[in-house]
Amino acid sequence: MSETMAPNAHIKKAITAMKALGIDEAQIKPVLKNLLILYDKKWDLIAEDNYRALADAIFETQETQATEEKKGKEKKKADEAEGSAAEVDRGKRKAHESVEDDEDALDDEPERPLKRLRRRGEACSVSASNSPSLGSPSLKETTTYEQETAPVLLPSHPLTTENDLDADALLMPKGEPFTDTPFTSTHPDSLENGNSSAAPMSEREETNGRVEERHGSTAATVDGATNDTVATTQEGSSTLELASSATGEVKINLSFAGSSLHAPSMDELRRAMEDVCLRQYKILDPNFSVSRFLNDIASSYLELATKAEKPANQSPEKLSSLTTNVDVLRKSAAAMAFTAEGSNDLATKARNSANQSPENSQTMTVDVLNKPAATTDNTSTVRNDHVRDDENSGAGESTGLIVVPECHISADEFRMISIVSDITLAKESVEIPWVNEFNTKVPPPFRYIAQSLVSLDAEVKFSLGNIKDDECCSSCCGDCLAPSMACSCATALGGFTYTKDGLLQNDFLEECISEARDTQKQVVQYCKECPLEIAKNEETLEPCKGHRKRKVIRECWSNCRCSEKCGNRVVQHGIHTKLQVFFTSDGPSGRGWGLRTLEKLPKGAFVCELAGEILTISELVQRRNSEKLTSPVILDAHWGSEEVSGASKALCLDGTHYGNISRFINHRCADANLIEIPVHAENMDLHYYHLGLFTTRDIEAMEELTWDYGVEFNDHVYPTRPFHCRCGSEFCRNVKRSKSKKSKKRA
Ligand SMILES: C[S@@+](CC[C@H](N)C(=O)[O-])C[C@H]1O[C@@H](n2cnc3c(N)ncnc32)[C@H](O)[C@@H]1O
Repeated sequence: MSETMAPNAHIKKAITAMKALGIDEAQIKPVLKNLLILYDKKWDLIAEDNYRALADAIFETQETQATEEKKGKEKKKADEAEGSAAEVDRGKRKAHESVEDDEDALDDEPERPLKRLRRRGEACSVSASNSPSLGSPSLKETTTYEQETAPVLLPSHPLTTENDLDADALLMPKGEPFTDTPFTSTHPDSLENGNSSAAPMSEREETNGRVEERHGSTAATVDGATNDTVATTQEGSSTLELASSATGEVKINLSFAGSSLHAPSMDELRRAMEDVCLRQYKILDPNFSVSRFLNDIASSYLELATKAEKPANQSPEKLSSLTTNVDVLRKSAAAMAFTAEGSNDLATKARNSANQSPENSQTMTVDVLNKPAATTDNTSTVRNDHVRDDENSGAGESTGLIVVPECHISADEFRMISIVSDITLAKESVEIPWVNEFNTKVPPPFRYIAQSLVSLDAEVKFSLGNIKDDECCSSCCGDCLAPSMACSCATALGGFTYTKDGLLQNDFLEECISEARDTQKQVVQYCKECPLEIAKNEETLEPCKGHRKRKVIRECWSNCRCSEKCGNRVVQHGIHTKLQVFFTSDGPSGRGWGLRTLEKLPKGAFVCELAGEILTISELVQRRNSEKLTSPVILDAHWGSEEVSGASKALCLDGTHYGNISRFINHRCADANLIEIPVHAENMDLHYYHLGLFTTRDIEAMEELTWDYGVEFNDHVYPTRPFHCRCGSEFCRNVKRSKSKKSKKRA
């Protein structure tokens, strides 16, 4: 630094030119300094067009400063965050050395936002251009330098201001080639729709307060965010930066510093992500989407950052107990099975265990958890490797999506991680306790999953690229249940599907109930080659027995532009009811474990979805032949229709090894108090859908919840195994058939 060094002739000329435009010298110097770096000290380019590049950069900086001044508090925090980003700056310092002399001449200026932005990852409010060297200094027209830093726009967030975005525009490093298709400025739609072309900025701005992007900058907002932090990880010379601000913005910058950069299409990216999930995490959530994944990163970051303050309030006993539990989990493959969605769950579960006093605990006496039948030797190896990795990395490491480990767990270990107060092990947003008032039996061992998942071994392969543009209601925003906002998802059934209170519309529910109970009202579709019959693997292919065409709910989903609080999103928000798993009875009416509600429920209320492992029908049949399964659910609502065909894609849900709370719901013939309704949320592939369980009537607190599995007790409908029904309903199909058989015998 040399405060006394006289500005060189170039600088003098530039300052004179700017002063002629009425710009104050103090404003010129810091911007010029950055411009020198950007233009690699090429004064001829800077001087072009009477220093137009410099003038425009100064105007943009002024705008940025005005915004920053308004922000006051946020600005202070942003300065703190800068410290973390210094890491990034260091790697780039070398490139700046050649311009140091000129910079020195300008260094007597107080630090300006422009400089700060550069230090935060080469951000600069000056646009580069597309000349072979640095190009015409024509500003605001080009965004191609964005390839160095590939920001990703998280969907569904409020608008950030123009100035915010300009302030975060990113700078192409010297020597990096330009491409015509910048890998940047990713629109939520383009993420979902496989559209990778970066439209001109003017085309990509939205006016409904949802989406915005400019100059390669990306800003996304997560509600309730209160942190202002920058996290940086570096791999080689590339970096990943996460930052969030007091106003709730979360920014993710992916910087690439390799020698060449090929801009992949969103389809390529999606497929690559799918491969990573299958290879690394061994299982793929059919609802996986790249934008949601990025959103989750941001949310988790905020959540962890907020949680960081809590340990101080925790008692020492609880903390030591937590350590013990985490250690046990670390040693066991079960850690992965029971921490399905990653380390957050582990921590929560361990915390819950810690809070449970041993005296109050009922414990499970289970020696070994069965491994899924579909496991092969080959994949066991992969799994074991993965387990070892996880053990080495410690319980604090996120494992991402659920994995399917080969799981042997001792009774002691199981006792440590099983708790009476919450059988979901904190996988749901509500705790679901279990109780046995009759004997010492404990619930069966299974891995709790909040959402249906595909295991590594499953034949099921979801194409993440099957989301079609035209099936998203692009017009929706805010709350789609508002009459003026009614979107095509919310009104797919003619009227709204849900009421403002989140209940199913009565007319729709009544139609579903009467179709389910009255065969006369059912529309049956027949497959040309029925997957169930094919799965039997018999010499002659039997004709399809028919599948009930069902009414479906279409919820707004990740491609929709409405808010997360939109009233047309119910099933996707999960369980909110106070439930309890209970042992039904030791007597003749006993049906093992069941589920009941601890609170009064109105008619049409969503209780839970039927979640389990997603299998093809042939996999289900293989399992059925080798082990006893709980009642699987066949996803045949669209079978036989023109759009849906192909035995290999015929799917079902099996909750035997992996399931949610629905695996405890018992069957009741005809007049069950729950009904299952197909729900399309986030995926319009007709082979797969969610099954939401809704109340068919008002239900009193402590009533057992039941649904009609649809079993035909004397038909032995493939591939479910019948059981002797003890539902107690006057319409019991099992009882009637037994009676009629008896009367036939008597006759
Ligand atoms: C999805 S599980 C329900 C939970 C099960 N009761 C348990 O203890 O784990 C289905 C199994 O529960 C039993 N079950 C369900 N409903 C029944 C009923 N109405 N009568 C007799 N057994 C029933 C059958 O063994 C059936 O295969």
